[in-house]
Amino acid sequence: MSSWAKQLGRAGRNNNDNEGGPPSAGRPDRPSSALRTRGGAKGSQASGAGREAEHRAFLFDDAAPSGAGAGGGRSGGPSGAPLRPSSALRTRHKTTSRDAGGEKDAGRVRVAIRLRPKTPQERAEDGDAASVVEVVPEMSRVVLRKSQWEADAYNFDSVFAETSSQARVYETLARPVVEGVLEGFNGTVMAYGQTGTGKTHTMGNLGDLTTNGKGDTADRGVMLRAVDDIINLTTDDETANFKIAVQYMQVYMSAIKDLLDANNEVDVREDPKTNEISFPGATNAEVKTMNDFIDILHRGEENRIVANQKLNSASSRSHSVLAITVRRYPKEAKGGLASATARISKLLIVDLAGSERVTKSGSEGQLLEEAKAINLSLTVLGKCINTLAESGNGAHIPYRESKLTRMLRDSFGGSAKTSLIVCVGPLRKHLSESGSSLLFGQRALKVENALKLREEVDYQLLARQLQRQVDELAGEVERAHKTEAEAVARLKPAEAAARAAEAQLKEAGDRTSAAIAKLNAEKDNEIEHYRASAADLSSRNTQLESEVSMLERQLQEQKSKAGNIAGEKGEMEAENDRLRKRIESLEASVSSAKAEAARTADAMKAASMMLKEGEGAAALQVEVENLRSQLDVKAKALNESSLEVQRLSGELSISNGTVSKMQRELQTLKESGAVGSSPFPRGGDTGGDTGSPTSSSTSPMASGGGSDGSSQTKSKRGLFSMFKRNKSDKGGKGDSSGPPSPHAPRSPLVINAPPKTGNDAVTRLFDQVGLPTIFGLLSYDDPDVRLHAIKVVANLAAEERHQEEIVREGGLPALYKVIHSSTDEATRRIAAGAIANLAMNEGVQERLVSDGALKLVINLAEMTDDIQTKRMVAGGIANLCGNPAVQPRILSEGGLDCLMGFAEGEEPHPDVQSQVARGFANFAKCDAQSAKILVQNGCLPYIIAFSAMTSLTQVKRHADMAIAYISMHSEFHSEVMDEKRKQGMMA
Ligand SMILES: Nc1ncnc2c1ncn2[C@@H]1O[C@H](COP(=O)(O)OP(=O)(O)OP(=O)(O)O)[C@@H](O)[C@H]1O
Repeated sequence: MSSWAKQLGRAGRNNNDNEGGPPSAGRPDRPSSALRTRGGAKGSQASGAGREAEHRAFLFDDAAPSGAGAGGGRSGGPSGAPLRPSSALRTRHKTTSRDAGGEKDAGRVRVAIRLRPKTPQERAEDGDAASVVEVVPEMSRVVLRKSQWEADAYNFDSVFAETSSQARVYETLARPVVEGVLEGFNGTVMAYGQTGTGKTHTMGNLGDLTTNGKGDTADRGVMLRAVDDIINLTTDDETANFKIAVQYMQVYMSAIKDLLDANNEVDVREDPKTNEISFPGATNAEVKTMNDFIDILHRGEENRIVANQKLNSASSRSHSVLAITVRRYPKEAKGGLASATARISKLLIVDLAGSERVTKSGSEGQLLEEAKAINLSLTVLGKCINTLAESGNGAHIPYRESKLTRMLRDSFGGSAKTSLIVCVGPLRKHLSESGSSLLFGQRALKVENALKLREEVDYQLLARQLQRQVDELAGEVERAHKTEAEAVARLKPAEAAARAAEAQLKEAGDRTSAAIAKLNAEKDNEIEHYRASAADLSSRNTQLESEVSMLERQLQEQKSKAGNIAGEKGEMEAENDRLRKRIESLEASVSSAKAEAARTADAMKAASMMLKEGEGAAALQVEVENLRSQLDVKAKALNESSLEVQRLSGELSISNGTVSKMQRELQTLKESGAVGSSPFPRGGDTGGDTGSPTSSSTSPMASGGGSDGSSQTKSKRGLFSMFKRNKSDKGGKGDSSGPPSPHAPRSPLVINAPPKTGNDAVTRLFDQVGLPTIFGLLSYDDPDVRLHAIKVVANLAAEERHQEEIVREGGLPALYKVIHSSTDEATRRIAAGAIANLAMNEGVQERLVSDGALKLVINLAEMTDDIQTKRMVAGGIANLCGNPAVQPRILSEGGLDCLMGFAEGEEPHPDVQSQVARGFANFAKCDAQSAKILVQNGCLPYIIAFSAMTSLTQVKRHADMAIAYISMHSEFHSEVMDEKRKQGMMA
């Protein structure tokens, strides 16, 4: 229990001593009925009158009924009970919303009746007349003695006798409301009653304010006591802070006036959410001490309009309303700050203006208007109370019909805890008004309020607190900033140094990064370069290894070859020496034989001359025979020696060539390193070996044969003599210019063909001296010897049996040499005839072509104008034309062109034309391809032209044969015919 609650308890107990007895502990009885009278009917009537009065009692104006009427009977015992300090006193600090005191009807309006004592004047006027209002405080009962026989009894919450003290009234009726206000409930203490019945005395009596307000306080009314309690109790409260403010107003002539400032216009406003009633415009004066409040009351009283009228010189002509707002801020530990959530409650202490019957009071003018306004507002109040009593809070309550009821909206039917003091006078003349007041009180008893704690956030306080917090925090921040600034100032040099170091570090880092990047790039480039080089070197290495391997192999081979060549070279050089010596020996023999042959020839010459002169023919004949046999023997030996020399020369030439080649190869190997210091050959040229035996032997036209012509010339002199003699034997008809028979195709071209016996002589010569010797004479210095020798060869070539042997024994190179070296036409003609004779033999035709004989004679034909030479050439070509194996060479080497050239010469000779025609015929007879070659190469016009030469039988015959062969192939018919037509041979 708090200190102020204890004080209240003590105060309550002390004040009880002043009363007639302890208040009833039970709930006040409801004034359910009027006191019973002595007669039952009477009682019943009284009861009915009481109910009627109950319904009409609020009306104090002139139109209102005058009480419950006379009659009476004494009321029964008191049934009401005084209001007692509720349990709210002891649980005041509970914050939960609840009904005040936890009582079932805690919200009901408490109603007490106070009977005013008679004033001295009334006592003088009325004497000892009994009061019409009898009170039974112990029973909370009031008896209105209407007459000697009739009385109405009413129970109330409290009933105060005329002797009841101000303190008793306050403690019983007002204090519970004050307690509720301190708990957070709104509260109203209101005095109601006829004018002059002691409302102001009850509510606003200031008591003895002498000695600075500290005089006798017994007469103090509710206002001072309530404020005094509030100040004292809140001051002592350690659990909360309080703020007390006071508004002091009056409702005068339907207007609310600020008693603390007469200039203010005050309004009534109801919060639509909380239904809280406030009075905007009214001065809100803070109260901390009683003096503050007394000053306020004085100020208010000065402004209160008091009309001195005859009913009551001190009558209030307005309703005064004192609004005391109490804000309670619980002390909370949080941050040492009081909570900004305040529990706000408002205590209204209302001193109503008294109703009056204007007819009684005699008011007129302003007073009458005031009385009407007062009565009207009280009537509205009565209507509101009546409606609330009858219909409850849900019904429409006409609060808005007057300013007074608007101000009291929360007091009746609202959330306030309300106590109503109904003041009544004792005089009979006021019986009606007293009855009405009692009935008003009865109605008010039925009004139920819904008590409600009210809390609100004091935003101003909250703002101030927060501002204080902000200021404190700002101060802290400022101090922190200051501290930080000081620290920053202290750190500034270090920071600058750190920034500089950081910049340097960054710069160094950048340089390092750049250097690293550069090195990396260079490294990458180098790696790439090395990789490429490595790959290149690897490839080169592989290639070199391969080359080295190959060169090693070649070196090995060259070394082996060099060894072989060196050995062979040695052998060959030894063989060369041997051959040289042998050749020298043989050359000596040949020289000797030639000398002997020359001598023999001379002897034969002499013998011939002698024979010619007819001297001893027989003897000479013998001599000749002897010499001939000797000559044959020697010639044979010579021939053998010559052959041997030729063979050995050939071998020597071959050997020399081989040695040269070996020397070159050896030199090459030496230079290349295969032998000696260089291991590699400088080049692989092994060609251009002009000393090769093949080249020297296969090219009779280019080769000199290596033989020494001069030595041969010497050794052939003896043969020439014999040949001359043979020629003489033939009657000097050895002229080769005689044409051969043009009518013998494929027949040998007999050059100066000797008679049978002569040919036999040639054969015998052949048999005795052999072809090599005869061939040797072909290169003899003496033209005649050469001429005779070529004739011998040509005639031998005319015989098939000699032809292959001539070729085999080296006749072709000898003949080529003759054609090349000789300027004598006859010799070249006969040599061409010899080749033409050899060309008859199919066995040697390919050899002739491959050796170049064909080309040789074609060249010869181009160089000569001699008809017979041409005839020999044409004959030879004609012989070759019959061989299909050589026809392509004939074509490619100009053989056909040569024939056609002969055919169209300026003065074609029949012998030549005959050979040409024969060549075409031989060519055409082979096959279709041969015929085709002729046609395609333009030979057909010549053939057709030859065919037209009817005077030259041989020519025509060969041409016709050629046409026949060509015509055998149908594809050339038309061309033959066309050509014939072209040449006029056909129509
Ligand atoms: N209980 C009382 N004890 C002694 N004197 C009293 C008592 N009640 C009232 N009086 C006296 O009665 C007179 C009238 O009282 P009061 O002015 O309080 O009446 P009222 O109801 O306020 O009148 P009005 O409504 O006209 O203002 C005063 O002189 C007052 O001192």
